[in-house]
Amino acid sequence: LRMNDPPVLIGADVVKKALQFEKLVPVLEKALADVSSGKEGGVVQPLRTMMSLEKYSGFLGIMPAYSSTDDILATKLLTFYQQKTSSTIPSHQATVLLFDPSNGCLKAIMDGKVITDKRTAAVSAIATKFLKPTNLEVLCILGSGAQAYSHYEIFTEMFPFKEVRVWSRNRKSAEAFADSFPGDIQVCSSAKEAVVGADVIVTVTMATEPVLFGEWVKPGAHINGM
Ligand SMILES: NC(=O)C1=CN([C@@H]2O[C@H](COP(=O)(O)OP(=O)(O)OC[C@H]3O[C@@H](n4cnc5c(N)ncnc54)[C@H](O)[C@@H]3O)[C@@H](O)[C@H]2O)C=CC1
Ligand SMILES: O=C([O-])C1=[NH+]CCC1
Repeated sequence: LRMNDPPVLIGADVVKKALQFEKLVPVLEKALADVSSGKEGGVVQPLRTMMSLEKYSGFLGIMPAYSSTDDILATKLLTFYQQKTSSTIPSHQATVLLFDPSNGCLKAIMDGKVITDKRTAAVSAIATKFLKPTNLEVLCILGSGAQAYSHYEIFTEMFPFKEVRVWSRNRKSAEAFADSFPGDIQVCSSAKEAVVGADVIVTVTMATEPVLFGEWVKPGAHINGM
């Protein structure tokens, strides 16, 4: 791209093809290590701004970051709504803007929904890998929305679970989730039934009240709380 070229638009299908988990995990591991290494890691990432749209129970999030080692300047813009606004519009939508850090020119406008789904799940999987739960036999997913799908995909790709359980407040949605994958997924009637005995628990709901209680959790289990 030349300096004055308009930014390229990169849609969800292209992002999806580029973001295979086996490529994403090592890149994210490095990015997380860079963030954690302070000045040496070369990452500038101010706390995200989360703006509330009270009238609609919605939020606009602005998440800028710069990596001097990768020389990448970008920001994610995210909107999400507590109540789903329609059956076809996802509760969370996002766009990533990529800039030329040397002159501020906007280079690309990318779909950020796929990035959000895959990045979030990949970070949970990386945390699980490094925090080493005692066992990795039973995976429990609470919720059956977008993050449930991406977490299932990467967790079953990276770890040798023998059993996967899902619970959702909407049973039909949990059943549709279970039916959408070739592997066996047990649809549970309560969160407790899904959690008791699980080695890895993933909470991916929009609940504002607790859905997971400590007394259900097996000692040594690992919880990824979204
Ligand atoms: N920390 C991070 O970087 C990210 C966090 N998230 C969070 O992960 C969670 C899941 O996100 P998505 O799967 O994209 O949302 P989604 O809208 O696709 O799915 C939400 C799920 O939560 C369930 N749910 C909604 N209200 C509930 C309630 N009151 N009690 C129990 N279940 C309820 C729905 O039935 C559905 O299964 C959200 O809280 C979201 O904000 C999402 C993306 C990134
Ligand atoms: O970082 C993110 O994408 C989100 N944080 C809260 C909701 C989505």
